[in-house]
Amino acid sequence: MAVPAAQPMSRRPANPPRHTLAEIARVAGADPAPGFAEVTVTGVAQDSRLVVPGDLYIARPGTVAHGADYAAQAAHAGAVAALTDPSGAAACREADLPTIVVPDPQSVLGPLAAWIYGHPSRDLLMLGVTGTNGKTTTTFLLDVALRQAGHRTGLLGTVETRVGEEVLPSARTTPEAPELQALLALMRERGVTAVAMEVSSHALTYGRVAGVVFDVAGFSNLTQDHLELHGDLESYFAAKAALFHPDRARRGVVNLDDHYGRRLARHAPIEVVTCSAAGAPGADWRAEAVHLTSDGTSRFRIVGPEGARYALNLNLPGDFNVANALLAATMLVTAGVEPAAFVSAFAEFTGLPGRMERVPGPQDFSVIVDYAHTPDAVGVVLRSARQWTKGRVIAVLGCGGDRDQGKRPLMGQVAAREADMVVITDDNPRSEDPARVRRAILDGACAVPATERGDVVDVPDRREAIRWAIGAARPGDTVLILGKGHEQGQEVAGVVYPFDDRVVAQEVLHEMSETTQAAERRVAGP
Ligand SMILES: CC(=O)N[C@H]1[C@@H](OP(=O)(O)OP(=O)(O)OC[C@H]2O[C@@H](n3ccc(=O)[nH]c3=O)[C@H](O)[C@@H]2O)O[C@H](CO)[C@@H](O)[C@@H]1O[C@H](C)C(=O)N[C@@H](C)C(=O)N[C@H](CCC(=O)O)C(=O)O
Ligand SMILES: Nc1ncnc2c1ncn2[C@@H]1O[C@H](COP(=O)(O)OP(=O)(O)OP(=O)(O)O)[C@@H](O)[C@H]1O
Ligand SMILES: N[C@H](CCC[C@H](N)C(=O)O)C(=O)O
Repeated sequence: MAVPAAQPMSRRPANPPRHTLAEIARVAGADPAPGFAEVTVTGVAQDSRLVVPGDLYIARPGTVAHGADYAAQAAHAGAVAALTDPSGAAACREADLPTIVVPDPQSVLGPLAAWIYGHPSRDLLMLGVTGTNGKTTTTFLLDVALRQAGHRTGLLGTVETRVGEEVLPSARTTPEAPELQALLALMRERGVTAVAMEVSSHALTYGRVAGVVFDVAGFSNLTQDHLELHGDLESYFAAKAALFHPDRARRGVVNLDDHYGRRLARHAPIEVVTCSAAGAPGADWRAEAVHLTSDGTSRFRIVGPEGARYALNLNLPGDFNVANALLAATMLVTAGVEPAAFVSAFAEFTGLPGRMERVPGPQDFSVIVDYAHTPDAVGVVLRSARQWTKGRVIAVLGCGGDRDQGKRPLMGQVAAREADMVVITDDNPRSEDPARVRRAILDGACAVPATERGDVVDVPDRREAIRWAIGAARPGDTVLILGKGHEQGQEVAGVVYPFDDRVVAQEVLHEMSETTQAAERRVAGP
């Protein structure tokens, strides 16, 4: 069944603090109006669809609408007051909401949400990871190690949200400030002691993590993505670098193998610990003696200050995952976690949904689903597959609509160079014409001289593309289905149709084995 595009959900602590609107006005830097002392606020929302009774509704201007346009819906849902800018004040008052007016609601949103919920992050060990690629993998590794070290954990990121044992769906990589602070308050209420979370550049740009000071912030890498929001790489870098500021983090851990990482390590105004999976001699923590196996695991040693050295085993393929594990380990050591915890937790970790996930089956070639959706990630996973593949590397990929247009030809280019066969198909077209998105990828692929590239084919329908790639595979080949990883839907024009690359690949493999068996039965006769 098709459903509208996912909306974030609102989870609240069972016993939220209570505040008068007069107190809130003072915290927001506004004068309390008569009557504000009689209004009691127990929560906060910046989206009318997430309001619960007792909330303060933050009506802020956005790129599509002004939140004040939804003030009546917020009041109907039980909002007891509003906070807005001068242009939203009339609409909020018309909705009968006592209204606080500030010049820029967005800038008070994070700190105010943190204050309303009693600064939950101050009672939690907060580890935040930013970077273009590797955030989800690194946070999952942090999570297993923190649990091994005896913490009750919370996890916030692209794949899922966890509050102790409860698993909730994630609509975003990083939730908006009101949802984030409510989740952190819920975690604290349920005895969580440590949180591993992804911090997207959107979160930093929109102030979603204002109100949190991370104990340790980690930086994985920065390559092209999200220029639809940031404009250019320099601004994208500036957005990420903002996490490494005393207002946002106490200490940073930075990957020195990345060009922007080296800049960040030089200029960040907080204490920085460095790491290098390539073994850069100047790094505080280094990976050495890296041994990648053909069955998708790795063994290596990490070496740190004062003779510290630990042997690590990882059930994740590729040198890029060595870099993720090193970043996680360095963050954990910097946070004071016993190394024994990550040594055993990493060895037992068996992988995460939609990241280099093998599709099981009796076939004599490999089928792998991965979330590579940037030029760098596509190159990294295809090169890594090349190392263990005896036959050909076949890639299926598309690009999301309403996202960075500049990365499309680059993804086509790198896929054409690194794979023997590229099947270009639809990802999440969202509001865009899917043919236009594929055209851009195809143009990039075809710009590679014919002698330097694999075969390139355009198969618009994603199921057909997967069928095409699996149908073309021969013994010893690897088919990599890229870009959608753990996603369970395909978003087309505001509607999400059920679609899971792993399920589709399994169905295709099943169909094919049925067809082969039927053909064998025919040959064998009755
Ligand atoms: C580019 C971006 O991030 N935009 C976010 C931003 O939109 P906006 O400022 O334009 O807001 P708007 O849609 O004009 O709405 C204005 C106000 O009206 C409110 N509203 C709107 C409709 C309604 O019915 N009721 C209501 O109250 C909105 O909540 C908002 O407060 O604020 C909105 C409200 O919270 C978000 O929904 C919206 O995220 C959009 C949906 C989005 O897709 N964001 C993605 C790109 C994103 O954040 N991705 C990163 C991942 C990046 C990575 O891979 O690293 C993430 O962290 O998930
Ligand atoms: N350290 C890395 N360097 C380059 N590519 C990586 C790295 N780690 C993972 N990847 C690739 O990027 C993809 C996404 O990885 P992951 O989900 O860990 O990153 P992410 O930063 O959370 O991405 P997003 O925020 O968009 O979900 C993986 O499926 C893999 O293809
Ligand atoms: N967090 C990324 C995920 C992209 C995944 C890809 N399937 C797409 O839709 O572009 C984004 O929102 O840009």
